[in-house]
Amino acid sequence: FLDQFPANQTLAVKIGMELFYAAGPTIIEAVQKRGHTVFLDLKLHDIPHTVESAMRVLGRLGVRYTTVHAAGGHVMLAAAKAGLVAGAKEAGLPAPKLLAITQLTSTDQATLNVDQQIPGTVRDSVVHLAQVAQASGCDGVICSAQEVAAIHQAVGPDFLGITPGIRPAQATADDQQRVMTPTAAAQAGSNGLVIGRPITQATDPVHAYQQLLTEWSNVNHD
Ligand SMILES: O=C(O)c1cc(=O)[nH]c(=O)n1[C@@H]1O[C@H](COP(=O)(O)O)[C@@H](O)[C@H]1O
Repeated sequence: FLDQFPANQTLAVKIGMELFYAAGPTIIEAVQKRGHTVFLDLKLHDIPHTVESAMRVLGRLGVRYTTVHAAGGHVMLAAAKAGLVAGAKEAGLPAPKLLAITQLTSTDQATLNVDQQIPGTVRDSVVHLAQVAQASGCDGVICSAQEVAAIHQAVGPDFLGITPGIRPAQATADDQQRVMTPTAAAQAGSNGLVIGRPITQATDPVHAYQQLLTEWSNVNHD
């Protein structure tokens, strides 16, 4: 599937839990050998010591980005960063960027207030978690494009806001709740889009990828 797409050092191929659990760490090297940059999305969330040890392993893999749940809190996030930096140093590599998931883009207001028993709006929770992530040494957050402008306002423009939940205008939202079109997400100030099914389940995935890339490129990112 991947061989249909041009290798690109700016855009990353995201390896998530499904592929990593099925294929193991060797898949990372295989993708890198084809010339792609890797975004390793394993969404770590555990006690600080476990997360630090696991991140140390991930830090040695030469990936560009990796993920952790911001809800783990300050001590866990700082431990994640320390582990990642230590692992990268051992391997003589640059440390991967650590992105903290705020509220998943599949989370809606009811999930937050009823299931998680967190009062307030999703947006306030997301902005708060972005502040925690920044204070803990993360390089950015994963959030919906609906919140990225508020995040940049709260924590400054250099903190990355990477946004999944991207759906072209006519597409179905699937299990995503907080969605935006690629153009609207770019205009809102997203630093990068995470796009899965609109490409992987398209009739012509390469055409879908190129259309999305054109939408992204047509927006001024200054
Ligand atoms: O960490 C992520 O990448 C992530 C965070 C989040 O809040 N929402 C979210 O959808 N994702 C990931 O982004 C991808 C979105 O896929 P599609 O909904 O198919 O475009 C999936 O691989 C999710 O695991």
